Amino acid sequence: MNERMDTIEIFDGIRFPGFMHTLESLKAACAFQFQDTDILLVTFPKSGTTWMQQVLSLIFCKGHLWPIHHLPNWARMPWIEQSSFSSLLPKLNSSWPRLLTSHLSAKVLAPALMKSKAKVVYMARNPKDTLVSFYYFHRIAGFLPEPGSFEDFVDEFLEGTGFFGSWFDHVKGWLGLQKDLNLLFVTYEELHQEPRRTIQKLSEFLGQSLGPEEEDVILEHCSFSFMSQSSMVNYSLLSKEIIDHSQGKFLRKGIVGDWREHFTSELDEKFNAVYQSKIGDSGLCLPWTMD
Ligand SMILES: Nc1ncnc2c1ncn2[C@@H]1O[C@H](COP(=O)(O)OS(=O)(=O)O)[C@@H](OP(=O)(O)O)[C@H]1O
Repeated sequence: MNERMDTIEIFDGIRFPGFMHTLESLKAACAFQFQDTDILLVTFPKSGTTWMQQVLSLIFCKGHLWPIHHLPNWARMPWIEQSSFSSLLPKLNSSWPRLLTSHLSAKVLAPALMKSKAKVVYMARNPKDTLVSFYYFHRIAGFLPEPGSFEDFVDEFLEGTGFFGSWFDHVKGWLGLQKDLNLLFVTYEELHQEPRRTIQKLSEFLGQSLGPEEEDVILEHCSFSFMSQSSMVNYSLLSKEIIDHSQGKFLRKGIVGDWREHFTSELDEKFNAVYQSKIGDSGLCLPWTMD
């Protein structure tokens, strides 16, 4: 077992797994000096981060794999809050803008971000599917303490007491800054349902023009089936080795609506009541139907 596997860092009242974060790395992220040319992908965990990391890096490669095929997603677009960040930052491709990733909340990251004109891609996913994906991830990542029942996990998610804090606060915080930041909001569902249109929207936001053939190659190289076979999309947090995706662990199902296989009607009602109380009156227009 990694010696930090059972440690937890608490930062701004939020729990972070200690094997990837230290208090120093979390504080350093909040003081990070963004450049105007930086591109920051922000997500709540399990919202399609790895998928979007693949799409964004492919846009800059015009769909080609050779500039990135040797680099796992975490080295191509490192998480600014992780302890490995300071060693990865100098290795980023110097002919591109810096492509960065974060799971941090708007509250802690926005002050640093607002000092620059960096572009932010904020990706979110139906919270019920996010929750289900997160539940399984807790098992493969070896987060400790191990999650109890699925019902307990739902309670923790609704209370926002789990790792990375509250999904509701995360989405509300970042989308509340749409006017203050150069931010594009993208959902997992739209990338799933209209991948070409979503890639066009992203490339336009990033100022990268793509031809139809380049779009075709990007579509192929970011598909679930392609990424499932790629050893460079992620690596095991436990063993620090490249994950064998053919075993279907990290890229688990990659579908919209898997929550229906997991939520009882009672759990669903409980979830919808909290969703309504936290999001319903927020004025945010989110694209999911909760039933
Ligand atoms: N290409 C592609 N197409 C569709 N879905 C995809 C793709 N790549 C990753 N995924 C799914 O995204 C889920 C993992 O989310 P994250 O990458 O955000 O996880 S993490 O926060 O970086 O740990 C996880 O969702 P679930 O399958 O529902 O668990 C992955 O399967």
